[in-house]
Amino acid sequence: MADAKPIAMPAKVSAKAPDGATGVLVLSTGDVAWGRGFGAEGVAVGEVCFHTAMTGYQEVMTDPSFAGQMVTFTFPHIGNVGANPDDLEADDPHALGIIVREDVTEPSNFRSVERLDAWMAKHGRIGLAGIDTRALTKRIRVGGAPNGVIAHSASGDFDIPALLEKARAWPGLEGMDLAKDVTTETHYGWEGGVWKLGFGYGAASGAETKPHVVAIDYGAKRNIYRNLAAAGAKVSVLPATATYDEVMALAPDGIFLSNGPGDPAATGHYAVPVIQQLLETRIPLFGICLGHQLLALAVGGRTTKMFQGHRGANHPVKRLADGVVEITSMNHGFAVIGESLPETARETHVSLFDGSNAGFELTDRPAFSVQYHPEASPGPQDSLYLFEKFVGSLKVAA
Ligand SMILES: NC(=O)CC[C@H](N)C(=O)O
Repeated sequence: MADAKPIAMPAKVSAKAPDGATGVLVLSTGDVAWGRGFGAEGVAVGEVCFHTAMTGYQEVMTDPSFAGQMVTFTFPHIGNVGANPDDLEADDPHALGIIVREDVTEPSNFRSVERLDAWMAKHGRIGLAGIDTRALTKRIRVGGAPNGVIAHSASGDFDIPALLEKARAWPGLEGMDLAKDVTTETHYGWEGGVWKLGFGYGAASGAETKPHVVAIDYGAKRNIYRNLAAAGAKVSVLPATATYDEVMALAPDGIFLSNGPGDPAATGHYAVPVIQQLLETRIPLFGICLGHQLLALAVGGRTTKMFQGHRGANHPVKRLADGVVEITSMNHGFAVIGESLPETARETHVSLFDGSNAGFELTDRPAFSVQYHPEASPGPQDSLYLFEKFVGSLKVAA
């Protein structure tokens, strides 16, 4: 159905399903957008956000930071390069579902092994096509990221008042600790390096003596571990609730705080005291996204829920030390309040979209972090140097 028209939004709650509608988005505001469902049938409730990347939908969907959210892609053609077993940032998708403009078509790509909708059905994820994603994105930009429900029913039966009730009853991401839902259950050692065309995923760096990085997994993307390994580190991964003693028992040369979903303040209840103790050891520490926000909280800073968030693969960030602009991959709905950072934290990066904090380093401890995703996947690779900077700063304990 390449010429299928989008179904205009918003309709109001009383609207009946138009002919051919097999999917619907119901916002907690009472707005309803009808479309065509694909992937798994069912209902999902969460925050509706938008993502502006033109590529990398599988990596976006499997990024555990998207737990509790459904993603509206502003790029209209999603699914046309199919699905493959390599572009995964976790075993399963974590985004609750996706909202797209065009129907999923037959894949055309040498890496594809199945259709996107088939892959989503297998993993229980709902898709909604035929939505005027421009109108929805404008709405989010004007009104903020709303809570909502997406539903897919092949028979076209929807109980709209019940779906609206569900959207309204959902408490919202603020105050939600989701890291504990998506973290690893057990401690494990990471194997493997980065992906190269014609070679697939390579081995980790061949260096014989490797600094040992202990990563706390709040919902990590795999490409972070691949890049730490490629930069020469041996990587061990611990659950989000790891204690100070559990981290130190592994004799880390460096400590990594991962990205992850939910509200940093909620996860901070158990993560911050551990990070504060770890900072006392003066072992070098690096944080990304949720890890960045948790480091800020650990030094007395504050975070806030953003109005619409930053999600895309072309977000410009200024590196304050030399004025260089890095084009970055971003995915966050909370932000560190730059002014809340203590004097011992020097802001290193700012977003050129809205001036929000995008990185800082401590002046009294060997610790730094960034709000954006230097590991890309998807997105530009301008910021890969941060992995080398971190791993290069580590000394292997004698
Ligand atoms: N990618 C991330 O780590 C996201 C961090 C946090 N959950 C936020 O939305 O801001």
